[in-house]
This record gives sequence, C-alpha cells and structure tokens, in this order.
Amino acid sequence: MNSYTLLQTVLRNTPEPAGAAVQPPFVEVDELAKHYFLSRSFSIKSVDGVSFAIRQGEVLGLVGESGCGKSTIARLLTRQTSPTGGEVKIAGQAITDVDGEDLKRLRRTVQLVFQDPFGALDPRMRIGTSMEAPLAQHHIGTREERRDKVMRMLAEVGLDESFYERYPRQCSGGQLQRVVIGRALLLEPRFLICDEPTSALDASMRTQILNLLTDLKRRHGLTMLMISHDLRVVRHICDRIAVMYLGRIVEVADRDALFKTPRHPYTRALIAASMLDRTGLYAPEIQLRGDLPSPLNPPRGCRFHTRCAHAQAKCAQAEPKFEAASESHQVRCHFWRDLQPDRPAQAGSP
Ligand SMILES: Nc1ncnc2c1ncn2[C@@H]1O[C@H](COP(=O)(O)OP(=O)(O)OP(=O)(O)O)[C@@H](O)[C@H]1O
Repeated sequence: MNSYTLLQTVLRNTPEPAGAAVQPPFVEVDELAKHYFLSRSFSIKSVDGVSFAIRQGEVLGLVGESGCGKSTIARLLTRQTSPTGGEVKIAGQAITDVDGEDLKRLRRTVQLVFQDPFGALDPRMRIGTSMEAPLAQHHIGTREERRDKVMRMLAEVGLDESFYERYPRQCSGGQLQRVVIGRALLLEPRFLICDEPTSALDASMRTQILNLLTDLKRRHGLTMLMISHDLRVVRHICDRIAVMYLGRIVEVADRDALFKTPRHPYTRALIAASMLDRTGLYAPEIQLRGDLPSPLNPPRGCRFHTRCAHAQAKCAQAEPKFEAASESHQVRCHFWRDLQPDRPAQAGSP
C-alpha cells in the first residue's frame, strides 16, 4: 500500500463528527514532487513524494526545520510553481494543469498568508487601497461596495476604520498581519494556507493572531494548512499535524496523539527542542544532532538516519515505508515499535 492509499484509508477510518456525512477530503495531495534541476545529473529535491489529505473544515499543521520543503508545498498548492511529479486536488478538482478561468477561480478558492506582512503590502499604498485591489482584480462589486466590504473586514480582524487611510509604516507588525489576513478573506476563499504567519511577531502578538485565525476559521468555515517550524504554533491551532523531513513526510497524527506518543525520532527531537526554552530539560538521546543534509544529495535509506540516535544498519540501506501506528497515526521509521513513548511532551503555549 503506498503512502497516499494508506492516508486515504486512515482518513476514512478516523471517525467523522457525530451526524456528519462521510465526505471526500477537501484537499488531496498525492506523491507531490518538486525537483529543481541544476544540470542533467543534479537536482534539488525540495519536495520528494509527499502525500496528505485535509478534510473540509480541518486545520492540518505542517512542521519541520527550515529548508525541508514546507514553503515549496505552499507554492505548489497555490500554483505559484508547478510540480515535477504527483497530483493535487482541491475541492475535487485536479489543479496541476488548470489555466484560464479555472486558474482564476482556484486563486480565489485558495489564499496564502505569508510570514512577512511588510513584504506583502505595497509601502506606497494606503491599507484600504491594498485591501480593495484583489476585489477590483476579480471584478467584485462597485467601488462603494468594495469600500464597505473592506470596512467590515477591518472590523472583523479587530482594526478600526482609521486603518483604511493608513500606510503600512504607520502600523505594527501584528496590525499588518491582521490586514493581510483580512485581505485574503475578502475573496471568500475556502482553503487558507498560512506560511509561518506568526514567526515575525513577538509572543503576545503571536497568540493574538493565532486566536484570530481560529476564530475566523470557525466563522468562515475554512479548511486550513498551517505551516510552521514551531511546534507550539501548530499545537495551538491544528487538528492534525504532519511532520516533514528533507522533502518527505515522516509522521502524521492527530494533534494530541502526536504530542502524547510521538513515534518518529525526528518528531521526538522537535518536541524536545520546543520544550527547551521553558524547562531547560533536554534528554541527550532525543537531541537533534547536526544540520539538515542537503536536498541536493539526500542520505540513502532513511533520510533521517545520519542524525538519528536510534539508527541501525538497516536505516542506511532501505527507506522505511509509511506504516499505520494506529487508526489515525502513521510513521515512516523501521524501528518505531522499539521506541518507548516515554517522554510526555509539553511544548509551551505559543
Ligand atoms: N527556486 C529554487 N531553486 C532551487 N532551490 C530551491 C528553490 N526554492 C527552494 N529551493 C530549495 O528547496 C529546499 C526547500 O525550500 P523551502 O523554502 O520549501 O523550505 P522551508 O521548509 O519552507 O524552509 P524555510 O522555512 O526556511 O522557508 C531548500 O533547500 C531550498 O534551498
């Protein structure tokens, strides 16, 4: 059974909320790949056979170190770049080859919020004009109606009317991130991808923005992909979490299961690292050693074996298959059964 089929099976087996009809996933990603070819024999394997699915209304977290391919997935799902392999379906439609009107529709259905709100807004434009621009591009409403919509959205994201006339330099990072989120929602998307939306903010702003996203998700019935290198962020907001390492997903589980019984040594190391700043405790056997290897030449066998404290000879020879550790928990490790789920993980609040 390949990893995509396994995920489909797991998703079908995971109980739907009482009374809910069984629906196909809203987002289906099957063996997605993005290789950047540097020459005939060299390519950077940014994303290398990634499969996952997101149910309608679900928030999936995607975590992993810088450089593991998370942003490339965001760009692939928004069609800012094309895959070199695999397929993506959103709301039942394959998006890989769409163009013309279908691509325009996709661009409304799927919206992306980036890490840096200063970079996302034109410094010479007033906030109101920036927020209205996508509405005008999609020929939505009259000028008057667009202004009304923007005013209502400013209130919804917790900003008063004065922001309509302000320039980005007159706002804080947190206020600008509210603007960017509001602008994305004005197009009434069904799928929101947030790529490190809080990593440029301080701790109290971070919590406020995550609470805002949770609230907006509920009100607008959004399906979300939350990308972060920070486990505390995904723990705050996500229903399920996928852990990525060097272009591949190595573990997927419901949020609580992932933190209570992480199965992959890499997930355990990430959780330990996220606890460090709060507790000062750091078990040596779960420390993350060295840097992420280059995606130009990923290690053979299990990609994590060069940094894994539990690696054995087999790990350098054969890549582990994605296995079901429970009905809704999958892991890619030869020896996950041998690892004691010993360390209760208590990543701090965001
Ligand atoms: N256009 C490109 N050409 C060549 N290599 C690229 C390109 N874009 C990304 N990469 C490489 O692909 C790998 C994954 O990059 P990506 O930005 O997706 O990682 P990430 O997990 O989002 O990291 P970060 O959080 O630092 O952005 C990196 O090694 C990166 O250098």
